[in-house]
Amino acid sequence: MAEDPAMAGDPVLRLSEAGKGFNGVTVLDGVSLEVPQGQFVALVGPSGAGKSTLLRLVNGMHVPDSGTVRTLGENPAACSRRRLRALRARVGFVFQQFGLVGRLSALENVLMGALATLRLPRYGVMSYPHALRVRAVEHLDRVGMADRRFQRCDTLSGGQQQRVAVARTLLQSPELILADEPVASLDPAASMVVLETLERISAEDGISVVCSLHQIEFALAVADRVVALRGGRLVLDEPAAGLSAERLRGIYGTAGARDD
Ligand SMILES: Nc1ncnc2c1ncn2[C@@H]1O[C@H](COP(=O)(O)OP(=O)(O)OP(=O)(O)O)[C@@H](O)[C@H]1O
Repeated sequence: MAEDPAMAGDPVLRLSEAGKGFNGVTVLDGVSLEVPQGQFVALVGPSGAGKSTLLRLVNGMHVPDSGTVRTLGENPAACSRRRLRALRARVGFVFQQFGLVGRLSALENVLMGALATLRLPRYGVMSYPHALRVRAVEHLDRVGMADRRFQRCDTLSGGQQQRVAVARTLLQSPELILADEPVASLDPAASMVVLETLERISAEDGISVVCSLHQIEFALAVADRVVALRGGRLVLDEPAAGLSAERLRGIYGTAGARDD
């Protein structure tokens, strides 16, 4: 049975000296991080700093070489496949490229977020239970997309597609949302709409969000806390309030994945 992080008094997420390398090259180097329930964490740092790798350790897509990762009270690296599936159902993942099926409507894409909990494959909106359809429309409403629910996703703008992807994630009732550069392909206005949507959901529902971002200004505008990686090491971990853009820019310095 899954441990309840609230009952155990655990943070939603805890990395202790987590390390990961590929082909003999260290990508994450002894990273320790705790995220409490309901916090919006922006993960920043130069390209190659290890942000995606950290997010993948959290949902068990990668296994750490050293240290430990605990996600919602579970150790993903030690989970059986069944238990890992159950853990991933509690963790929403929002990708840069949305991951929607373009020829299907916004509503059907959101409904697909519940496929893991349904026994049989589904074809068409009406094949999903009524209560689920109602919830899917409610989530589309929360992200401002209810009026577009019957529109094919490949005819929506990038920002609209990402909001549909957030609604799909919400249908999972996630306790933690991991977002890997969710606005990398969007213009500034659309980016802010997506990030403010995530921020509002985090605040209203008490869902922790860990969101990798390249835009420092966005990180400061929406996050409770900013965590910066450089060369696989955690080099800054502070509340967003009071943190200056100049200081954060200093993390980027001369571009490069590692200091050494
Ligand atoms: N599966 C893998 N096999 C080999 N190398 C990998 C693998 N995944 C990541 N890496 C390497 O690890 C380093 C960190 O990659 P990662 O994607 O975590 O960085 P990032 O901070 O998310 O970068 P970006 O901001 O460009 O997305 C990079 O040098 C990358 O090439």
